[in-house]
Amino acid sequence: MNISIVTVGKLKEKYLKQGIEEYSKRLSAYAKIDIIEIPDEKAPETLSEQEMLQVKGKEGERILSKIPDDAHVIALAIEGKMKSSEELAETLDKLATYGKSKIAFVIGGSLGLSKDVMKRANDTLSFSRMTFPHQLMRLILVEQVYRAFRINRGEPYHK
Ligand SMILES: C[S@@+](CC[C@H](N)C(=O)[O-])C[C@H]1O[C@@H](n2cnc3c(N)ncnc32)[C@H](O)[C@@H]1O
Repeated sequence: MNISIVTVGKLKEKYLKQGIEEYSKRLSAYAKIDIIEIPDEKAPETLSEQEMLQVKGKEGERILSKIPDDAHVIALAIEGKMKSSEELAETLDKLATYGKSKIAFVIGGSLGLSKDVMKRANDTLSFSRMTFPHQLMRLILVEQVYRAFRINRGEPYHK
């Protein structure tokens, strides 16, 4: 399975980089993992509603340009579907059974994801109703995808 994580902005924090590298390495035993960073749209601190839509729209176009037509897209969104780790594992297992070999998880920038990205998404995933920084979200996601593969293989994973 090819897992890609399309994400907005460059990861700067060393502690997050190290964590993501570690889980990506572990995950690579089960799937091909690709983290695609797209540049965030530079914007002032305060923005009008219209400007916010424009920023999200531009970032959205960049995100969509990185997603192949045959990819199954899962958009990370606070208001998305909440799943247990076992349910995420089941989702990935079912996709593999249906021959879906390209899965693209999408993480938005500080303003979130555009309407067009949400429209392209085949599914959504929420990690709770809390807002996480998008860079931390990357680490949490890689760990949960790794956990999902371990669950599907019936391999031990401390709970
Ligand atoms: C800082 S958040 C954006 C917050 C923005 N106000 C919104 O409502 O989307 C950046 C990105 O991280 C991801 N994210 C943050 N918290 C999340 C959560 N609890 N569940 C799923 N994704 C989350 C989403 O992809 C979001 O677009």
